[in-house]
Amino acid sequence: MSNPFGTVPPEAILAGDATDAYFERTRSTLEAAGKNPHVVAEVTADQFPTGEFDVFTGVKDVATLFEGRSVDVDALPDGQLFDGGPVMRIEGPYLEFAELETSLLGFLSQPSGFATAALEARRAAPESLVLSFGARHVHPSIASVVERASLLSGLDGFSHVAAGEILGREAGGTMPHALMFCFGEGNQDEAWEAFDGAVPEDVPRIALTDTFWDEVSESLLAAETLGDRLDGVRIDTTSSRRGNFRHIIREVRWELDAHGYEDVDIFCSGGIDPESIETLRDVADGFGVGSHITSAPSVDFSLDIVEMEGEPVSKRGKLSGVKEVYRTLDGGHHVALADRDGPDGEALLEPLVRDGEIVREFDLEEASERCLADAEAVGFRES
Ligand SMILES: O=P(O)(O)OC[C@H]1C[C@H](OP(=O)(O)OP(=O)(O)O)[C@H](O)[C@@H]1O
Ligand SMILES: [Zn+2]
Repeated sequence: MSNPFGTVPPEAILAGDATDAYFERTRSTLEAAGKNPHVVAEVTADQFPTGEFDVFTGVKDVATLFEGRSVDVDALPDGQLFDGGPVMRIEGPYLEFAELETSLLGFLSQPSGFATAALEARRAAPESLVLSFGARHVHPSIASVVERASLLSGLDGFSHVAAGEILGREAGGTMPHALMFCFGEGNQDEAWEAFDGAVPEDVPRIALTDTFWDEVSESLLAAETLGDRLDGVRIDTTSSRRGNFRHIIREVRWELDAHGYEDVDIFCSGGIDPESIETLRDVADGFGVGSHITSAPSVDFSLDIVEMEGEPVSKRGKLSGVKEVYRTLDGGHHVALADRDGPDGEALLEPLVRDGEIVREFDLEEASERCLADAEAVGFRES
């Protein structure tokens, strides 16, 4: 069976079949009427700046989608922050891309949501180790999309193995409670020793120390068991037992230090979000973030025709005419008609596709540097 999980295959996406039915009906109607106007269409989330920036990503997949289509596409660079106005502009005969609208918006909306949430976690503790641990919360076919968005926004790593093969990065992580159960209560030390003896030398020895007993007792037992082979402990206290989580972490830190284990790091996971990272970043060394990233809302992009055969048009509530967006010198985001003088600042839309040929290189490291630098420039989520 070639498609056992019933996911939409890449060839259907590229063929324009991964589309809403009304776009097929639109094609039939326009072809029957002999219409195929030359248009300019823009992808926007908000018409005007809202004061809240999001991260733009997914543009590499959109470039692939448009390859071979007789259109020109301009877009923000991968990882650019934006707040209002177009993030992408498509020009050409409408029927060259009508059915692609559904997929192009999907390629942008969900990953941009993931990346924005990951940047919130990153900026909550710029000096801490922050890993993406949420692959289990999404359909397996898009796990690499979550992990790529997390790397783009500066996270230090991720847990999903197959995503790592796609991204060319080693997946990381610690150990699950299932491992502790397999050795059973009272045998936590055996579990940690077996892990230490079985996994490759380059895997950090981070013992999960919240399964059967108090976090302090298990953390001290792990330190006594593995000694200087122990790199850290992971504390994932169930929310019903969490109480003052910061106090628990401080208590573990205190007792590890008091017993001479100052080098044992403390990692926190389980419901970790930017707010909890801010309260823990001075007492914990790293975080595993899952559902904060994977449950992020998709950025609500829409595609609108803004010029028809050279004449500005718009749907009520949208803005007519071809626009440009700028990063202003004071870190603002400015939207203006493209044929008027813009503000002092940098015009952000850059060539992506020219007559069906991709004219942009994609480098995740470079995109991540851009994302973090722009987050600084605009004061991302600084209240
Ligand atoms: O989505 P979040 O709430 O941020 O959690 C993400 C972490 C926490 C969770 O621990 P468990 O659910 O205890 O799973 P396991 O025992 O397999 O570590 C699992 O390790 C995930 O990677
Ligand atoms: Zn668990």
